[in-house]
Amino acid sequence: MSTETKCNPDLVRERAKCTFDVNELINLFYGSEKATKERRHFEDAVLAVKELKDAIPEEYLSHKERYENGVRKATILRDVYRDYKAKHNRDPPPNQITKAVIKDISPFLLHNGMFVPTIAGQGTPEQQAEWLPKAESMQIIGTYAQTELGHGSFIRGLETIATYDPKTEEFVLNNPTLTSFKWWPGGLGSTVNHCVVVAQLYINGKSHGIHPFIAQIRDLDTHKPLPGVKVGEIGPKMGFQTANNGFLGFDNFRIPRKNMLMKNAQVLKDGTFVKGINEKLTYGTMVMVRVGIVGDCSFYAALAATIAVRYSAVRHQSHIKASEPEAQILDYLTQQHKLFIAVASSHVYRNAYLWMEKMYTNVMKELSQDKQDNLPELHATACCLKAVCSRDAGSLVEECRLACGGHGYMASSNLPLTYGVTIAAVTYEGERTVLLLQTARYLMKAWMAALKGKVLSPSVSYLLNSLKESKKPWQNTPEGIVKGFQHVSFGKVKAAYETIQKYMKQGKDYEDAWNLASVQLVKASEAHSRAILCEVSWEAVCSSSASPNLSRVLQQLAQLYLTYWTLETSGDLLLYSNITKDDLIILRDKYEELLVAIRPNAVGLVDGFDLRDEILNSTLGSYDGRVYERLMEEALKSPLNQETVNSSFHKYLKPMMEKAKL
Ligand SMILES: CCCCCCCC/C=C\CCCCCCCCC/C=C/C(=O)SCCNC(=O)CCNC(=O)[C@H](O)C(C)(C)COP(=O)(O)OP(=O)(O)OC[C@H]1O[C@@H](n2cnc3c(N)ncnc32)[C@H](O)[C@@H]1OP(=O)(O)O
Ligand SMILES: Cc1cc2nc3c(=O)[nH]c(=O)nc-3n(C[C@H](O)[C@H](O)[C@H](O)COP(=O)(O)OP(=O)(O)OC[C@H]3O[C@@H](n4cnc5c(N)ncnc54)[C@H](O)[C@@H]3O)c2cc1C
Repeated sequence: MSTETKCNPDLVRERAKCTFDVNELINLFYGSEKATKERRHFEDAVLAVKELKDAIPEEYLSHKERYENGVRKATILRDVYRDYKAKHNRDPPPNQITKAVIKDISPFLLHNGMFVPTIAGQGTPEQQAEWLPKAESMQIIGTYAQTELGHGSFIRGLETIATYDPKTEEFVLNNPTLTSFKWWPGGLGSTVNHCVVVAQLYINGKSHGIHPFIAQIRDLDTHKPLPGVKVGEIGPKMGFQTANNGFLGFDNFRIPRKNMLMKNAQVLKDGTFVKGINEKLTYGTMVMVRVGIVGDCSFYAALAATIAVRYSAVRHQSHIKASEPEAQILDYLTQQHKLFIAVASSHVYRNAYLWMEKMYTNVMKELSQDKQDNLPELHATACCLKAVCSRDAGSLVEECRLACGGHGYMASSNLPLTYGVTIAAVTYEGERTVLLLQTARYLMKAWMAALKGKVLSPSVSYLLNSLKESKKPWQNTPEGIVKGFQHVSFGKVKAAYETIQKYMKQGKDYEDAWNLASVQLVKASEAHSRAILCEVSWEAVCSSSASPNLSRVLQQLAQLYLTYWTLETSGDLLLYSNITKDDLIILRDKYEELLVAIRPNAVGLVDGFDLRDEILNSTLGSYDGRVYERLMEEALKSPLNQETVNSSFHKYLKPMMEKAKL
């Protein structure tokens, strides 16, 4: 029997309506037919491992059990990765199968995501040769320990100290205050035995700024903390329950000189400090991860959209016309308004990620040739896109959850957990406002350069164009809308700059003027991000190799994104572009037409994300649409349903009722 015949009939009908080839979309989204095949093949291999299946839903486990189960599965998953690599002589293809296995966040996330990359990016060839083979083969397990109780955003203010002792050629690590304790690093709680510790370097009483050091913190055999190390777990959070975030403090803990990662700056045996060409290169891993987070946002938006769109096709409630049967809730335009923007945004973030990945790769290549000219642009762009995409993705996931009504509130929908994980990215790897202010620094510099008529980097060159060109009449085309967002960014950058100047003319120094203008600066960065997201995604769609049928739908999605944000930010456009009220009315109508045009393809579009049921892990979103059956099946797994009468009846309820009779 085919999967289709077992499916909910609404979903079967939806799939029959689709106007494009879903497999073509899948291949386009993931790069090629070969990439799809390899990814699916790897996912099959992982899912074939029986031990990776959970007996009962994670939510019924205690905090400790959940962690232990997470570690158990992470180690099995690690074996599957290793075997794949041994068999195919290459890493497994990019995939999201960890979601199907760990469900929440792997206790190895920081090992793979930041510990290994920091050694690779910040270590000398000798250090890489020493640490990478051990780390990559999991002989050692590590994390990235930067944030402290007292400081996360302002990393120059970190208080962990590494004092060089030339007599023994060692660094002495100390956490002199409570606020200097490392706090947050994933896996630190009970999993890792090593970490990259970011600490203030002191030589002969002189501070030389923050640098990364490798410290072994637990014994490799017993896993006990080494003498001089105080380490533990920080407790339950809004999400990330299995990430095993921890705290760490050192008391005169010695590590050899070679444990300072010295690709950028060095400490020689005699204690001579050799400065790197750019001290900000020490922040390199964060830049890489910020790029990766834009890709993660695409995944989380796709996951939530798949669940909510499929559910909305299956769910019937109320009538659009009294004479007709109860409508699929997906037929309500308000529902389409809530959901289709999540589908469209996933594509936008994916294209933005691919664009950023190229920029990142180019800059890394240039840095390897000692060319740093494009590093500021990379940093500024990664900061603002990470900030805007993560916040938007969080809101989209929450909107999808709300769009599922009461059932969206069930843990088994997987939407609450997905929200907790998605929204964390607004804070980690650089808090949103703080990162937007980093981009604003860059925009202010670009603006000053534009005023002097200098050539600007590609991502901000529109500032110069907007300055040179007089504003042209608004055009209600995608290209016209992209230009409009550039005008908004231009206007906000100019206004923020002029506000700083105004305060300075009033006698304020630059820093105070900056702070007084900072709400505007953040908004300028947001507008700059929106202009990039619109331009990059529209260009990607126009240059795609898709067939006419698919291309039409992808263009509709991209136009939906542009139109949605035009309407959402119409006040800004009225202020800073030549858009008129009449243009906005036309766009409002166009937006509604787009929703109606996308509607028949809604299920096909989310099928095109190719997220299998095990990854969705949702009663509401599975391919076959057996929503109500799954809700009941999951409810029956509750431990409270494994007994007819719970002991609390005899202990508390009955005595209470008896007392009430007296
Ligand atoms: C082919 C590969 C392509 C890439 C593909 C990527 C694949 C990705 C793989 C995986 C992705 C997913 C991985 C999963 C891991 C998830 C981890 C989740 C767990 C979370 C971990 C963490 O949170 S770790 C801790 C993160 N912490 C932060 O982010 C702290 C934020 N704060 C800062 O970064 C800095 O303090 C701040 C930048 C805010 C300020 O620094 P400061 O030294 O005070 O600098 P400032 O005076 O403000 O500016 C001076 C000057 O320097 C410039 N600058 C700052 N930072 C950088 C930088 N990183 N690079 C370059 N330049 C920088 C700044 O702009 C200033 O310039 P000027 O204005 O003076 O010119
Ligand atoms: C789930 C999760 C996982 C994490 N994993 C790790 C990890 O593995 N390793 C690690 O080292 N860290 C980790 N972190 C820590 C994370 O990187 C920091 O929490 C993050 O960088 C924000 O720093 P903060 O907590 O100091 O926020 P704060 O800076 O204290 O932010 C609080 C408020 O102050 C505002 N603010 C701060 N500075 C400024 C400023 N200059 N201008 C304007 N406003 C400002 C912010 O906008 C925010 O509103 C993790 C955090 C989370 C939530």
